[in-house]
Amino acid sequence: MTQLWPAPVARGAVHATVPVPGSKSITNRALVLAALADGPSTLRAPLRSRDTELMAGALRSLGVEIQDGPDGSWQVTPGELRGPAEVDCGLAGTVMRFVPPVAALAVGRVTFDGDPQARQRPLGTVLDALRELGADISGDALPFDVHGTGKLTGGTVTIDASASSQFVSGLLLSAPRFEQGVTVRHDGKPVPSLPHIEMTVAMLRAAGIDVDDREPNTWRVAPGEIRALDVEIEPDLSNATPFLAAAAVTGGTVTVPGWPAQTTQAGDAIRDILSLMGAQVERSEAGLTVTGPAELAPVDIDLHDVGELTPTVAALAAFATGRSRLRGIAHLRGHETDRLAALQNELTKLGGAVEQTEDGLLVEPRPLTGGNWHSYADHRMATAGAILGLKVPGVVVEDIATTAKTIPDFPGMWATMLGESA
Ligand SMILES: O=C(O)C1=C[C@@H](OP(=O)(O)O)[C@@H](O)[C@H](O)C1
Ligand SMILES: C=C(OP(=O)(O)O)C(=O)O
Repeated sequence: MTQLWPAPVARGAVHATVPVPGSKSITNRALVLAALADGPSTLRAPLRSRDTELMAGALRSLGVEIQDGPDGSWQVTPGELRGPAEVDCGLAGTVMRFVPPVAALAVGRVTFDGDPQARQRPLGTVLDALRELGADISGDALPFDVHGTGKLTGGTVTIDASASSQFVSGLLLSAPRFEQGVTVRHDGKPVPSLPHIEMTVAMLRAAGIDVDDREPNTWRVAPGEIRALDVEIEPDLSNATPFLAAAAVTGGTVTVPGWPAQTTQAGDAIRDILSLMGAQVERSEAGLTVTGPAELAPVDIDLHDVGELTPTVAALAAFATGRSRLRGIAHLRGHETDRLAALQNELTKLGGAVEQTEDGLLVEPRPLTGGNWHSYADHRMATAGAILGLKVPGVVVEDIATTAKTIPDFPGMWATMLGESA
């Protein structure tokens, strides 16, 4: 039975310090690079959640050793990549798009599948690109098989990455091990989530790989040895946003410790978004501190680069003093669920007025009432419901457990923030 979670109503302004677990995007990139590196790596403070455990499981099944260190770190020792293996992608975009290129470097058959909703997510572009680069793959979506020979020629490939930046990141991450490296060219509508590609490029360079990204929409990765990693994973800034939103909507103050001064995480954009909405936002040695305003200002904002923040921003917008416009996010229709439809449906059910545009949402604040908030197996839909429930009595989030995709104990963290027991 789906778990029903009555979202707690804030008893007043929320005041809390909320440590947030490691970044999903950095952890899963670090795991892939470590699996392909020239020696054993240490990943400190990695995210341990469904998406990263699935990534670790996928790499283990291909012959990589991943062990728990005494301090919660992951010790990754590369091995000879080989099938037969079965990879469960769950609903993780990073697993379904980053692991097939690794599997193409293995010897033997590797079968991929995932959750029912994962079968709907865009993927064919990555598989076609790998075929062009020399891989033997049967299928165009989950489930599919990669028949590896232990090596891949690589070379130049042109793809349309307008559905997901992960198509590019996946090809780049394994490319140092392709015989010719790779040159990926994008041809199509603008690539979303570009900061995530910048994160990929930065992590490859930090591992000693030569990456040329001077030309827009073209990335070239030279073949080379990936240096073993010893990295401390930053907190997940996108996962921090529901907690910061709690301060914003209740006029309270929330601090997230360890907010990096410089980062490639797209979630850092929440600082500007909350400032635009009238919150006070300050980064210091203590972390990032957000203090909510008396009233939230509406926004007209392009979220193309930071689409994963949309559910949080839509929840904030539902409490603003006027109509907000969220633009540049047509690609969210291919995320964990169709996030534009999901947000429209669920906010409308609570009495909100939300319209879908071709590339986004118009959110008109209305007095909201309680009701069931469906999560669509989407962790960020579930956390958006929690934000709304802070101010709207009677919001019941269905399947709160789906937050475990990227946050191991969201209900516990939320209760602690509110000074309650879970
Ligand atoms: O590479 C990554 O780690 C991610 C890239 C983005 O995907 P899209 O480009 O598909 O939006 C982002 O939304 C996702 O949460 C994580
Ligand atoms: C789009 C997201 O995830 P994924 O990595 O599965 O694409 C997300 O976390 O918002």
